Amino acid sequence: MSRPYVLLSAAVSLDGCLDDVGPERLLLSGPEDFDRVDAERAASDAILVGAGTLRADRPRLLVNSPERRARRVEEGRSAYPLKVAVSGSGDLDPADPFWTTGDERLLCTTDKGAELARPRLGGAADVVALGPAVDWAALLDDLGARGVRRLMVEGGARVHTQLLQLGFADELRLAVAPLVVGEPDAPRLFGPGAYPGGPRGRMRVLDTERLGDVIVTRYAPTVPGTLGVATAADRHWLRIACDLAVRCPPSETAFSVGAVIVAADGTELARGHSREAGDPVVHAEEAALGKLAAGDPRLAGATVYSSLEPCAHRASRPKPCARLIVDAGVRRVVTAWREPDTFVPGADGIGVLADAGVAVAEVPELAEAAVRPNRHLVPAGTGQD
Ligand SMILES: Nc1nc(O)c(N)c(N[C@@H]2O[C@H](COP(=O)(O)O)[C@@H](O)[C@H]2O)n1
Repeated sequence: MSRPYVLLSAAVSLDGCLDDVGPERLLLSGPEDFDRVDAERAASDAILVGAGTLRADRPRLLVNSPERRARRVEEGRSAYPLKVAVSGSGDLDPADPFWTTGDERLLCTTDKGAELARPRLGGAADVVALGPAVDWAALLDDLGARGVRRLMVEGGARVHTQLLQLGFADELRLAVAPLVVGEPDAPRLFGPGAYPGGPRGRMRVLDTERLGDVIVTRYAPTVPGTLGVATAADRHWLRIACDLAVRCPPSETAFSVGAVIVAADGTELARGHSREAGDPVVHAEEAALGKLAAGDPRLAGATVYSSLEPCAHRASRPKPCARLIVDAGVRRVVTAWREPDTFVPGADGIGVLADAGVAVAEVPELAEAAVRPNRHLVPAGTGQD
């Protein structure tokens, strides 16, 4: 079961404000950008909003275009995406239009919040109790289990801040309006705290477009996670490694593997794939590491992404990839697929890495992509849930 792709969507002023302090909501977008937001809602399986935004703005979070709704229905989906509210207290007004419009609604809250909200909301929403506090990992798992593949998050600041800080955001779509709010108490998009990579961690710009007088930019977080927990940025890099595996010259006697090495600030340092550049035995991780100078100081903070677990035993070279990684000073590896017994029974590259103190994060939801170029080498069904 995989978590949804998480898209944070927001509009801000030039000074990063989501609104001003006045009683009326400050309209930052123009008609073209509101239409883009409508299209993004229609393309999503669920739209999520925090309780603070529900109380302040009373949004309906609907797909406004009848054509887009009709298209969703033609595709076998509900006319409106699932609406998800997140609240710690469960203190919500059932008369808010959020609870009385659209198709299905869900409240994700704490155990205490659920006690309060269930009788209040009645049949207006399914209520999910996430424990003593709002546990975002559990929330995303729950949505994944409900079949939500694409989640659009429409605020507010607290929700955006938490999802970005925790490394759960796959993408940020930001509309910047040409105005300056200038009020010290106006709500800002991101609050203080620790973000992946700290102040020097840069995101990647995916694209940018002008809609009326608003500039919309799509960003992807690329700073690797930490320790053995995989973040959205980790999945981004691992997907690239899985795509690289498809480029390997085919083989009946070796796996096709892709690898990418990424520095702590999200900069790609090197990539490689099995049997690249005419070397019939080179491994993906070995090829990528070979492109960097031994002792490169960036390796100590880097993460190696490998579609297959780094090998633990080799016949073709003196050192297996797990050892090359340890010797290079790398402290973190992210991989999609544990090595099957095809060539080396019981190979345990993850164990070699762990014994050397290297943190390993596994992303089984990408195992199928890692297996794809190796289908002919493994039993049917390998890598499929
Ligand atoms: N991690 C990894 N990357 C590659 O590019 C690979 N081809 C493999 N294969 C595994 O490595 C071991 C044998 O290597 P040699 O054939 O001796 O080069 C064995 O465990 C293979 O499954 N692994």
